[in-house]
Amino acid sequence: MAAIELEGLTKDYGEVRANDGITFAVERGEVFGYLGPNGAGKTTTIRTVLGLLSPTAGTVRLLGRDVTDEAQLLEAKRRLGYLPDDPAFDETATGREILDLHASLKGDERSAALLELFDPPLDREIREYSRGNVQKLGLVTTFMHDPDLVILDEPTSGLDPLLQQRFNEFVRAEREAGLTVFFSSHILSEVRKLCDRVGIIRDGRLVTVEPVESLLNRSGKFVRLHADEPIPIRSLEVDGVHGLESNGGAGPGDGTEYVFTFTGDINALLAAIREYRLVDLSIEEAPLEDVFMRFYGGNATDAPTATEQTTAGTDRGGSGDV
Ligand SMILES: Nc1ncnc2c1ncn2[C@@H]1O[C@H](COP(=O)(O)OP(=O)(O)OP(=O)(O)O)[C@@H](O)[C@H]1O
Repeated sequence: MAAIELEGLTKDYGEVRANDGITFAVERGEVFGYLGPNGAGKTTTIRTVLGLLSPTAGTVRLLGRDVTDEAQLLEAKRRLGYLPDDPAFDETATGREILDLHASLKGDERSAALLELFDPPLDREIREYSRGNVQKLGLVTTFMHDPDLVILDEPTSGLDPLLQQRFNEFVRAEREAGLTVFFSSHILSEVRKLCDRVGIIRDGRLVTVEPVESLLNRSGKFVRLHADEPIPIRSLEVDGVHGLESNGGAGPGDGTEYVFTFTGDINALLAAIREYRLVDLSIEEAPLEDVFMRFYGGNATDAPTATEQTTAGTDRGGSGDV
């Protein structure tokens, strides 16, 4: 039995179709990243999975239970931890009171250990909390009853880089211990570090579900080479060269530095440039942003050839966000 199963999930808000026939399953023991830009429909899926919204069409099962059945939903929620995108705690309560309330409702197997990692100021009232402290308290309440499955909506928003790293290490350790994690994000680097598989949503539709590794393999390598004299473009027209750009010369094609994405056989590439004297060569894993550009920035199956791209600008983003 999968931890979460969606079958043809459709959700309309009046005229707006926020989720359109979404089908996928989150398997037990995996970390599944749900990726998409703002407004793609991630929160809508999560709120439907939690039974907070009812589907317009389709079915949703959470830990094997039908979320539209009140009793079954309650059963599933006992073994679930949920961190909303904007946790709303009672503003007049202190952090400690929130934890006590949560312990009485769902149990408390591990808040002491969690508070060593994420340490919100427990004696302060929530209205005095910063965004980061709210997020830390949210993480403690999500995990303190030792759930089997956690659903996290943009979990690292508001956390500083040190805490983000601590969160990543924590999630990896939890996964090793058998926890299932479903989390949404628009931050590619986060997903890459944590996930086994990703689902990508765009305009309410699922674009792909696949292992992070296969996304990376398909995205190929990022190659940067520097020769001590211009390399004729035809020498670089090797199968698998995409987005070729040359820099450093007076005009297109007469520079001595070349960058491109490469999805072909690296030996064929090396053979093609063997006769030229190189000053430098680097071959790195392509940024996940490149893969996303295929989903969001154009036709994924219609990659331009090397010559078409020789003078074109790059669409490689550097921010790490979708
Ligand atoms: N209550 C609502 N009423 C009407 N439209 C809504 C409502 N909630 C969301 N929407 C619309 O549904 C679409 C999907 O929104 P959703 O919040 O699920 O996206 P998201 O991927 O979670 O975005 P974000 O990353 O910004 O949280 C958007 O077009 C949004 O404007």
